[in-house]
Amino acid sequence: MPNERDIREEETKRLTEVLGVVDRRLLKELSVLGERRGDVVGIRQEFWDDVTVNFSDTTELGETWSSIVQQAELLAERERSHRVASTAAGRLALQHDNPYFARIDFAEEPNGAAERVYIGRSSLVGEDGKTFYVYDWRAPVSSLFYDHEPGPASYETPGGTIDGELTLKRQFVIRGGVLKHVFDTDETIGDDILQAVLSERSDTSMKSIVATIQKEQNRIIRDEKHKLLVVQGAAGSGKTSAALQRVAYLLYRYRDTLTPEQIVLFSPNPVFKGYVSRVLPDLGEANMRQMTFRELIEARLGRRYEVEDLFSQTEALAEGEGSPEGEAREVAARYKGSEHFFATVGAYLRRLEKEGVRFRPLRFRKDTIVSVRQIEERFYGTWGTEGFGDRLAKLRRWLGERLSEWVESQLKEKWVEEAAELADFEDIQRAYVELRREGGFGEESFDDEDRLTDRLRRGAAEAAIAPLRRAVKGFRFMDPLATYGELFRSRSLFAACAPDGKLPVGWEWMSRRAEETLDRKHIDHEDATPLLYVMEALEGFRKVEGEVKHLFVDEAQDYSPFQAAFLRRRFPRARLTVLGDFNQAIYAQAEDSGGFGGWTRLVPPEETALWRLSTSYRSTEPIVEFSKRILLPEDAAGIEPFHRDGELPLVVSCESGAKLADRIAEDAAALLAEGYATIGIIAKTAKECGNAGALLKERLTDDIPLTLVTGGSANLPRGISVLPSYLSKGIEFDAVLVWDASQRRYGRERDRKLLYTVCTRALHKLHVYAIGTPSALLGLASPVREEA
Ligand SMILES: Nc1ncnc2c1ncn2[C@@H]1O[C@H](COP(=O)(O)OP(=O)(O)OP(=O)(O)O)[C@@H](O)[C@H]1O
Repeated sequence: MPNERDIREEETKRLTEVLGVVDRRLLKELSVLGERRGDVVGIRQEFWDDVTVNFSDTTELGETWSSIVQQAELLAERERSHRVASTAAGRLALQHDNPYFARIDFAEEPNGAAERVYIGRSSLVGEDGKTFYVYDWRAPVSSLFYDHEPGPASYETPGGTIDGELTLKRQFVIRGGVLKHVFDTDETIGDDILQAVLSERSDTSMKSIVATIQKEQNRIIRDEKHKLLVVQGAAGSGKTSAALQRVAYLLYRYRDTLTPEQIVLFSPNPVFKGYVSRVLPDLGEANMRQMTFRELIEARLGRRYEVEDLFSQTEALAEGEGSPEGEAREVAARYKGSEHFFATVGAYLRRLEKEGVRFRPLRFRKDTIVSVRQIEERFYGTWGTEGFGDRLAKLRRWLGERLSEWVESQLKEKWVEEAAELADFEDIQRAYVELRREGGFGEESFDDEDRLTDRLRRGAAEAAIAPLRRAVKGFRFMDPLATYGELFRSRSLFAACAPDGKLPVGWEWMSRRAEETLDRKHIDHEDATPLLYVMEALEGFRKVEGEVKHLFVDEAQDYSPFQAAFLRRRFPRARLTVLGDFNQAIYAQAEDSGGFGGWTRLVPPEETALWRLSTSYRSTEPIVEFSKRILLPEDAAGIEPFHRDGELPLVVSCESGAKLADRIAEDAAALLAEGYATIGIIAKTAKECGNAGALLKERLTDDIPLTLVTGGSANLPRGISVLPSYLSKGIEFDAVLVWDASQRRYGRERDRKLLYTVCTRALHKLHVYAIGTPSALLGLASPVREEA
């Protein structure tokens, strides 16, 4: 057995050799980069010098055109190779800092020679194309490192399983090209190194976990068999981390056929989006597309309607609690997120093929150019048997023709005459040039003036109806909102569409509410997805979404079954990776989905994999134990802390709001001074945050960074952040201070999961403050240990 010194010596030598290779390569890439940059700048500067421009006749014009195209192609090619060289140089720079983090020795034959495999974020191959200095962590052989301890081991390759023996497993910590630690391990992934990684102070963005991926996470990252992957994982068990590593893995595995734009990650909120956006670039990959469900809604509905967001809905439901109106709204919100409602809307959409789309007339001032009756006669009468999409295309064309006819009919009208007289010089000049091109104003033409007038009038009439043309192009001759609202106007229609033929509980209230809201173009959050579904079905789902190959949904427990089914429809060809934690289901819309039912019913069971992650890595053991006790015992069972020591969470009862603010300000400042980089002060609602922020500002000195994080903020700053509970989803802080977890604020059963979510954001320290009596949900967890 070599001793520690020998190992260090051997590995230092090897590291020097590898860094030499990296440096030589880096130098080469940098010089290519310089050259390409020079080329690109040169071509851009001289673009027009090298193009022969001659517009005098058509042959010359053709030549001019092809010389421009040639120059542009040359520029594009150089820009492309500049990009390639720049990506390669970036990757090599990362490799120079930290070329690998592990080594395994693996013998395929019993007692045969073992091959040394060094594993890093990306591979490094010698000039000969055969010497593998470093294997990418995503290569099949690298799996051995994550899945096995020394002894008999095997790994999967596209060609089949390879068996053998793992004779050595070694881990390195290399920073700035210097070997800091090296040690051999006989565990799957040594607890020591994981301990060290987890004990580090957090940063404002998420880190890659590539060197310490756990076996059960590795399974999720590399799963290629299933169409749907559902991961139920405890808070802090690495769901998001595994998801991002999986994106990187897929980009590597399918590098010839999969691009980052074909992968979409649904994030819970903009803060989270910013928080995870560094992980892939740190791995040397381009980012996937990220969006929030809200953005999807806003993109289609936002311009036409005023749409309530999930957070406002959550606050409204919290405010309305206990009142009959509030309770009724809650029932409606849940129902409109259900599979029953999805099926009802689906049946309604099929019905719309035969009747019921609410059309809008084309009107100009007081004139009806095309009436609803005329549209209906065409759509459901003359073309009634054709496909919906074909009919729509026809209808669009037909409406365009009606507009043209109408323009024709108006040319002699007074208003057109007047409008034409107002034509400015440019309009007249344009009309004149057009006429000339058509042979007017020549020797043989005699009615030029009339034709010019005619053209100006036509121009004026067209300008007046331009909004109508745009409306036709944008399908605005249909009214999706009124079409959707019809479901709540007619009992018989609803019942006819419902899968069980019944009206849901609370339908009357929903009907009244629809009148109050939809008619004012105000869309409650619970109506937004159904309305979008109706709209997209009417206008056609966006084509590009069919090209998305992988859809990731994080915090999936917060999606209603309706939303899950809708996403499936919208991304029909995508494989799904769905990650969530039913213990953190904090929104009314999804409460009834009983875990992941909304998702698992989308794909046949044989194509679905359900994985569980039960070890919680984020928080210290005392914090995990404390948070677990907030949950009901049956929900807490199965959550395992990773053994990492820390202080017991603190529960502080304060006699007034002012005292609470005093105490939190004092503690937050002290924690900052101790070196905790990110401190989250989490209040229940945004309103409360505003108040908390103001109170804290008064109490903290100006040099202490304090940020109020709102729905729109995209970045999590260092220092102290004040944020509402629902925006803390998915992210973490070195220390979490819970703002007023009193019985008054978190007194109901349904606050349990919210409180759990908030407490599990803490990595190292957790303080819970309350004005008066702390929530009984906490009381279960711990008696009050301090008073202030
Ligand atoms: N294998 C690992 N190695 C190192 N750190 C890990 C590992 N797995 C998870 N972590 C760390 O644990 C923390 C929680 O991970 P992550 O945010 O991915 O969990 P999550 O399951 O998505 O949590 P939540 O549901 O609470 O949002 C992060 O700081 C992450 O870096």
